[in-house]
Amino acid sequence: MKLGIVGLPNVGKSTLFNSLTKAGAESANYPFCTIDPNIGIVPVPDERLQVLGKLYDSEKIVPAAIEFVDIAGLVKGASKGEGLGNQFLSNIREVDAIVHVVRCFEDSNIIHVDGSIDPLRDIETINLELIFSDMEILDRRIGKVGKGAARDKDMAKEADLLKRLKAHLEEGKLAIGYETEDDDEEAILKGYNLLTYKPVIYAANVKEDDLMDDGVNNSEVAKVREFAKNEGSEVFVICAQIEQEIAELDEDEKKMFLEDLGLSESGLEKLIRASYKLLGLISYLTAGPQETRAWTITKGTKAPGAAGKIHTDFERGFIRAEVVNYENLVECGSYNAAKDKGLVRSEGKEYIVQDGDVILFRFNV
Ligand SMILES: Nc1ncnc2c1ncn2[C@@H]1O[C@H](COP(=O)(O)OP(=O)(O)OP(=O)(O)O)[C@@H](O)[C@H]1O
Ligand SMILES: [Mg+2]
Repeated sequence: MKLGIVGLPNVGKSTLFNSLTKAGAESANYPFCTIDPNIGIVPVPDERLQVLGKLYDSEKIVPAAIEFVDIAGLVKGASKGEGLGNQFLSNIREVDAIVHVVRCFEDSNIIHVDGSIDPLRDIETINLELIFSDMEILDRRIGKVGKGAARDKDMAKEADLLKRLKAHLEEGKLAIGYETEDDDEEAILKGYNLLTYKPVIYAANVKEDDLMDDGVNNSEVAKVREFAKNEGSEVFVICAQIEQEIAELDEDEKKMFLEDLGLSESGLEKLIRASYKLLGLISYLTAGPQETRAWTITKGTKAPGAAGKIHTDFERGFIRAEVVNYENLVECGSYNAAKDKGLVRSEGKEYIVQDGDVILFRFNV
């Protein structure tokens, strides 16, 4: 499961990526400095882990993690091979969701490929390239399915969907906003792996001054918020440059720095958590003297599947899961106290694991 950081050249993608991963990927003030996509593993901030770790006196705390990919800047005409065009588009095709960085900061020293600050124009430029690329896929499919449609009912059905979908994209709309008529159509649409079917978060990259009030006084940010609202996407205000500086600090320094800015947590942390959610991921927790750990599962995963994240034996020999909700456990102060109060449940194979479940698996191999 990974997210791609997408946007025009020189809008702050690598700076954001660096602060996410502290990987020190090259970031510099000239377009196209990122050529190979950089991949970074990023821990997901989760304050529950510290609390549980204390409760269990755990030696180690292991957070959940997601992958981010720093993708090179897209320009107008990318879908026709402009810039480093198609190569970048194929990098985007491999990710599960998109963080779309839009430049909302003025700085005459930092070149904007289109000459001025206009995030809505920039978003449209990127989205159109993604749409063009998707249309090529649809056209190819239309060619294939069209031939069989006269003989084959399924193909006829798909041809009909393709026609409607193409008209939707031609209006400049993203595939993710397309309302399919039934689950079959949804499944077919999913199978195309379209770029514009991937969920998106917008990261409005602002100057340091705009951080304190979350970009409220930045009119460009306001436009991005309005746009995203209509699209049903979320917006996070970040200052990539400051985030990169914060990422170099240790925990205490970081806290002080954020307090000075009047913030309780960095925009980056919010963005990471939202990205995790965007991928449809949740965490269940395990705790003990050795380690307290968050395990990543997709929403809707049943207990044996969740157990399999720890070890395949846990899944194969699954007997039951002893589950207590995180809040209940913390309120009671210990596992045994929670058990005495009847808050530890014994769940079977059909149990759908919830975010924040603290679990002990019983298995036999
Ligand atoms: N919020 C910000 N305020 C001021 N300067 C910024 C901000 N975010 C990024 N920058 C600066 O903008 C320049 C371009 O950043 P970066 O290299 O991250 O862009 P990019 O989107 O990765 O570009 P490319 O597509 O060429 O790889 C850098 O000099 C960076 O320091
Ligand atoms: Mg870059």
